[in-house]
Amino acid sequence: MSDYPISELKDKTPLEVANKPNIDELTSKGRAGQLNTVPKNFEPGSDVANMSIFGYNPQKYYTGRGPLEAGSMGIETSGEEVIFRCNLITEKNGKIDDFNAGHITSKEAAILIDDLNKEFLKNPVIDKFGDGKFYSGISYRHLFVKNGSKLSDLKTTPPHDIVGQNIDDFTNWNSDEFLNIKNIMLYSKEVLENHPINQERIANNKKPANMVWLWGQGLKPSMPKFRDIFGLNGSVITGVDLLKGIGVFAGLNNIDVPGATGYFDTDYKAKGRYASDALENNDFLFVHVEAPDEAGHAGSIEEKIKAIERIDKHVLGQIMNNITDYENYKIAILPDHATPIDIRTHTRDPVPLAIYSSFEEDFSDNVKVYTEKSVIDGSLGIDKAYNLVSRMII
Ligand SMILES: O=C(O)[C@@H](CO)OP(=O)(O)O
Repeated sequence: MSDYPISELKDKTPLEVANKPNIDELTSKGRAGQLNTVPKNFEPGSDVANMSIFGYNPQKYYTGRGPLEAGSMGIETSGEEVIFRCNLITEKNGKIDDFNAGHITSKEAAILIDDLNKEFLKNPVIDKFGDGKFYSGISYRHLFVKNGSKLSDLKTTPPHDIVGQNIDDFTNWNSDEFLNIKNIMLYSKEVLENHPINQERIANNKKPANMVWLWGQGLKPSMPKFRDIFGLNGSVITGVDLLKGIGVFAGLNNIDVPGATGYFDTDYKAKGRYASDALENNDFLFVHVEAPDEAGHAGSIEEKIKAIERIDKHVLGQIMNNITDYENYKIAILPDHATPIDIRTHTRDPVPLAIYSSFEEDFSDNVKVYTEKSVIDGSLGIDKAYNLVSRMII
């Protein structure tokens, strides 16, 4: 939800404009600061940033985004199999026109992914090494698994970073094994371009999912359990496989919330209700809402402000109403990374952080509202994001 000043908002950020009384109340009673969630040697992304926030040093445990999502989807892989994140994208004139194929539905996507597998089995020459397999996920987010640990070294690019740019510029690979990945991506276009699902989408003025884009690959990670590090049990509430996957590898429980979509239309009230209930039997709860990030990628000021206000009212508001029964608790509020409206992709800017503690006297500092600027004067000085959880449980 953090952003840069926007001219349409008279040089204010969405956080400065949104009505968010609950977030501001916790900030004013708590402490604030900035947090660097992405170490310098990593690209800014939700994978690395969230892993850090969960208390895991990405330098030690991060192997790629695909493997984390595979954890959520229950895909078992051997030590040699490389897991790619596979986007269904819209390709136009050799460029990425849309990184999410018009937010294609999971139902349509499942048919396309299934047909890709059938075509690949029929034509093993396409995958020169003959062992790749697609797995369908949610909306445009899917996976592709293939043997060959060297594939982890391939330099791939997140498609949301290169919308409008030439595909060839980002698939300029040299070895046979790497070029095979490019062939798979290009061949997917032949399978998908005239697919009935896409013909129907075009007829309904929707973007076709006419190609796959492979990125974020790596081998299955090995992570210690959250309970073994912090001595707490816990759960995760999220609409996206990436966060569920981190939960799986951390040995946390994933709570499925009906209506949680990972998009603007997510059921905020249901998330708030399930979160409040979950506090009864969890020491630790991680509640994630994807919508402000999606608003950033879509360049929508209105959706970002709406998402912040809905998180405040329906998620945090419900939690705050129901949490008063507990004697001791702490709440941290933060985005995993910024996705500024102007640039429509992630940045490595430090994110605003507020922590409220119900039981520490004189806990508050001088920060009264939660914005990118105001927290700079706060007293929290957490040097590494993976120390946030330990900071909260002391
Ligand atoms: O899943 C993804 O492809 C990206 C873009 O939507 O998600 P995030 O911005 O959370 O990294």
